[in-house]
Amino acid sequence: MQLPEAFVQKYTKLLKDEAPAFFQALNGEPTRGFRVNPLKNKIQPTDHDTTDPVPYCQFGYYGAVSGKTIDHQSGLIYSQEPSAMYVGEVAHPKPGDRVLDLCAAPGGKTTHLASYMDQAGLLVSNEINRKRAGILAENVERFGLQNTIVTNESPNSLEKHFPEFFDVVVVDAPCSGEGMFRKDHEAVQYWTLEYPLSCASRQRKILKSALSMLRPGGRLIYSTCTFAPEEDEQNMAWLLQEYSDLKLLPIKKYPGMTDGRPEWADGNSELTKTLRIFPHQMRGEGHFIAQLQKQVTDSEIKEPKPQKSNVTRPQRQDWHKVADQLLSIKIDDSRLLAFGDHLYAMPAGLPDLTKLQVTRPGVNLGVFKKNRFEPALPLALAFQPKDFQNPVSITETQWADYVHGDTFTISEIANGWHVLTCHKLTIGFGKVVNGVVKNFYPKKLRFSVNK
Ligand SMILES: C[S@@+](CC[C@H](N)C(=O)[O-])C[C@H]1O[C@@H](n2cnc3c(N)ncnc32)[C@H](O)[C@@H]1O
Repeated sequence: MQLPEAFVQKYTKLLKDEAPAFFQALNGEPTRGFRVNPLKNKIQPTDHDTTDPVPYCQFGYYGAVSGKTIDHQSGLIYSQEPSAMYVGEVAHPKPGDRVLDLCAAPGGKTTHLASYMDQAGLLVSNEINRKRAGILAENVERFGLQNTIVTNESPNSLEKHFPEFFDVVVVDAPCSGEGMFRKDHEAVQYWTLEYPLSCASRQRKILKSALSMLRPGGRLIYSTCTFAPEEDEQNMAWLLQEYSDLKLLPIKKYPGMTDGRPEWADGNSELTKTLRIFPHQMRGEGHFIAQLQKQVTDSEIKEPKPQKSNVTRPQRQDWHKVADQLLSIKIDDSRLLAFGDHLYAMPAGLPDLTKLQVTRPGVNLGVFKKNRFEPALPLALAFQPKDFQNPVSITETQWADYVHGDTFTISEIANGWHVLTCHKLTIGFGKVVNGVVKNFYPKKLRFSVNK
């Protein structure tokens, strides 16, 4: 890879003796990794090797992900570059927290944050770009998240809806992406000496909005996948100067992780509490992480009004006709939300969504057709086999037929809707008609597997 001359000069000056090792690492192979989803009943992957754990992430492993596998299709694993895994680990929300992932697509941090929340509390996963918000929603659904909504707003407009609302806000900022150079050689083409400065100014705007949504006493996690001090230490120095109610919290540093560099900003020694991951010092592409806390105040915060269920009686009846024979758990009627022709289960405690651009207001339970209700894939993925009545376990060959969109035969199974499972993981719905499993796997997700 040919690094820009100005980049080489900049980092030679900043890194001094370390610079040759840094440039050499940038010319090496990227490190791959994945996380295992603890919300899938603590099942271990069968198609991926878990003998090489990432030491600083309880769900993380080194290794590449194969997309056309049961592990991946069922949402048991999520592909993520290992150094990015430390962001979620630092944020580490608790079940019951209100969490905002402000720049969330394609969903690496969101799925990781949700892994600690055990389906309890509220995770608002926001993405400004509409197309990317769609991809984010697909990943949230694959991961089976019950407590997560996906919104498609700019930080500036989102802040009007959630003043001082969140316990934890994650800003995984759009950045100059110098830590992506090894994985994506095209990223090098976009780089100019001025690029980090323009990214830094956009990041400051995002941070302002993020802070207005953070409750007093709450934590803000800021991260980038770039090495540029303008976007890293200098932005944190700016925050500390601008907001007297903010302080940096220390972050545990594992071997290879280093302190942020005050000398690359205004010299404030507090900046050593921030963290850097460089690819010449550990197995990972590189990251910057800072953790800040907003001072507690005794000002009273107004609670937003809750989102009310809006389903009609006929809709509720259609849903229950299917749900009562399909599910062994109960989804409370107060959580049902009709959104277009789809029915969703909202997370508990969801504030009013009026005037918000929402991509996914909860678990997509299914779609209303004329006088009937058809369950949707996200409902299958969001729950365990035990949460369904009469789950049908299928073979790997039948799974390959299913994800390809084919029907297959099955004996001694009652007619009607059934959740299908493979390797003890829910993988979708099928409608059994006289021993034939009709295929409802969404067309846009279908793929071929070599049997
Ligand atoms: C580094 S990526 C996020 C990666 C994601 N957190 C993950 O772990 O998968 C940054 C995201 O910020 C979004 N973005 C771009 N401009 C933005 C802006 N002005 N405000 C908020 N988000 C923005 C991008 O579309 C992109 O999806």
